[in-house]
Amino acid sequence: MIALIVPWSLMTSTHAVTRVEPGIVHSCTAASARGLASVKTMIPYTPPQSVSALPIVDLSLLDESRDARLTLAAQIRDACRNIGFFYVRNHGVPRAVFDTQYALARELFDLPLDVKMEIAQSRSAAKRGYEPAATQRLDDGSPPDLKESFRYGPEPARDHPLYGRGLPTYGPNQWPRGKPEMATSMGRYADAMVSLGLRVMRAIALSLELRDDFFEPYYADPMTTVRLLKYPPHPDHALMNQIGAGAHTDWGGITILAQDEVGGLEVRNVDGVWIQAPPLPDTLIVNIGDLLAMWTGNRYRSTLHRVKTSAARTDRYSIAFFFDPRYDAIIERVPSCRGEDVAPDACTAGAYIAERHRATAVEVEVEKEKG
Ligand SMILES: O=C(O)CCC(=O)C(=O)O
Ligand SMILES: [Fe+2]
Repeated sequence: MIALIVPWSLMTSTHAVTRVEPGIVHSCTAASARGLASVKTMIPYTPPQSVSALPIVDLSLLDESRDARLTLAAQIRDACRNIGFFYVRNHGVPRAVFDTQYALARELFDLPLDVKMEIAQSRSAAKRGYEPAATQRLDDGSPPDLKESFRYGPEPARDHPLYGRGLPTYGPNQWPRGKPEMATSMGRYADAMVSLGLRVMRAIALSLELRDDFFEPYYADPMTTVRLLKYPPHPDHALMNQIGAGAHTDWGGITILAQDEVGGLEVRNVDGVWIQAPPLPDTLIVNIGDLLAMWTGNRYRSTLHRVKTSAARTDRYSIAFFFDPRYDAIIERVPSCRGEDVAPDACTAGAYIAERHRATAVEVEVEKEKG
């Protein structure tokens, strides 16, 4: 029998988009990822459909009967195959945890720019710290994103073999001066997200007909990032196709997103139509990243999404949690996704993530142009 390999970009879009998507990577050594990252095609902004068609799952089913767990697994399987995004309710994280985190985000972003620049992410090999507006370009053919952000996460012990080697996430956080309590308070949010992330990965393992602890070895000392995001109202001076966050896929395992009431997140569905992913009370959004798509031979979708800046005079805040496997984890197809049709992919998680950081950083490009 002749094996047919259909490029993922063709399967996910009816549009004639020439862009090569990060999720198509088969062997993601840094070199091959770099090759893909050099393809620059603007994804022009077209308004979304107003209806949200994203599925909602109830995570508390994970703790119930075998039938309930199978129901949850089937719902997640459908969501991941069809759109790669779903809402989660009954996630178990108290509302107060989010209220505190949003208050801290406001406090941090309200600091004077020079104080925030003292902890610039560009100073951090571990990719921790403050990232001013227009220093990341998530859609590589469009102008830089209008958002500003702050990244932090759990710090591994200093004698950890990956610590301090210039790898993303395995190094110290950077906290603003004069805010000694921030590290502790924000640490609670990260802890809550790690616990939730492990639960979601258990549900995803079940959805792939794997033991529920299948991913746990990959998530020992993972690459874990909380990213606070602030989006300004859409500015009059915005460039053509410049929005809050340009169209992109996420890079890693899963993303767990909390967003305030403003809205603006949009997701491209399997037909190439953009749909809104508005905030729904007491839910979080989970989406699949490129590495989980690779784990499944692209049966699970790492889907393009973007954030439109608001036409109202309101800032938007969101909190993304990127839950990615450990740096040196080799990402090969999981047993249930090893068909005869396509050769198994192999990829090192860290090389891929490091490459995406490099490819989307505007500063690096500017330095290169100079030098
Ligand atoms: O702010 C949001 O709603 C999404 C952020 C996002 O997609 C990202 O940081 O990767
Ligand atoms: Fe994203």
